[in-house]
Amino acid sequence: MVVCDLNVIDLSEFASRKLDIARQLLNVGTEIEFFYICGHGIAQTDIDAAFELNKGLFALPREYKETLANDRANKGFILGYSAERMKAGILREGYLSGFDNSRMQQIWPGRDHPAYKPGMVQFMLQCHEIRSRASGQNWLQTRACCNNHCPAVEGVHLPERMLRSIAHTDFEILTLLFQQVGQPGLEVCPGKMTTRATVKSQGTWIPMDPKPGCITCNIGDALQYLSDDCLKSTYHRVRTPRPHEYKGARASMAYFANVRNSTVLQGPLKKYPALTFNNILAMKLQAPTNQIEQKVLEEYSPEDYLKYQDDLPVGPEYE
Ligand SMILES: O=C(O)CCC(=O)C(=O)O
Ligand SMILES: [Fe+2]
Repeated sequence: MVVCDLNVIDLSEFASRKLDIARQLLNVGTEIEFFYICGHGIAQTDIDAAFELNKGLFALPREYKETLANDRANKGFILGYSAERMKAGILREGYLSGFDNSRMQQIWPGRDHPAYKPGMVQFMLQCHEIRSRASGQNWLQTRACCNNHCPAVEGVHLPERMLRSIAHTDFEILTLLFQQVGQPGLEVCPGKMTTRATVKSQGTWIPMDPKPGCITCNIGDALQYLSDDCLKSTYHRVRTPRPHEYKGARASMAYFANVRNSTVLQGPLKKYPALTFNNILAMKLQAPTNQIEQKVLEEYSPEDYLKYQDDLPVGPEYE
């Protein structure tokens, strides 16, 4: 069951409440895994504006959006636009925006949506400001923001167990997930013993509906590694609406905070070897533990994928 408001952490008055907030974060991180933060300092009007920018982007013609894909043409895990998952029968299109670099410059929507680039960069900078508080770390880099759009399914026949987003864990340290009130669907499968096998056979899925004024947070694989499995990277998915539920479009923005690829990670208990994030990712991709990793492998060799990861633009250093 959803744990009422015990899993909402207030980040306000951060400087004077730092220890208290750290304790609460450790508690939710170890016990509940997915949680919400409020008092994060991003105005609702700014969040709404970022959602509006994405609404404008996804409303552009499909042929145009497909030109905003990176050079590996529309595969979905690297920067830019992807509807690949829609083609695969998964009802979602996305645009992965990063900070500016030569590759991003080729795939920002240009004169068809000139407000998009400055607006999204500004929004990511705002996320960048809060992510170090929520993670308790000040060495994280912004890597990317995955802007998701699930079209309306009114009148669409949905086969049973169809998903808008397949079950997966996130690769990075921490995800700040912006959802919109009135657009449910996100579910998590917590539990320290949850694995790719158990998530399929006996996983209990718990709704993580949007909460007004809150950002949904989840721990990524890299933080699980760094915490010797004390903090769990939780499986999550987005389900399609049930017969009597809202069937309109659903939007979300997942802002990923991560370390540099060359940063060496090892937990205090040294349960795992000291490895760079890149090496950890390579290992995971060689022995995929979830469906997204599996899909990466269907389209890239691990070396290929990591080469592109290396080229992801990083945000400003946070002092
Ligand atoms: O759309 C959602 O609520 C979840 C998105 C997500 O899990 C992701 O982009 O990694
Ligand atoms: Fe995710």
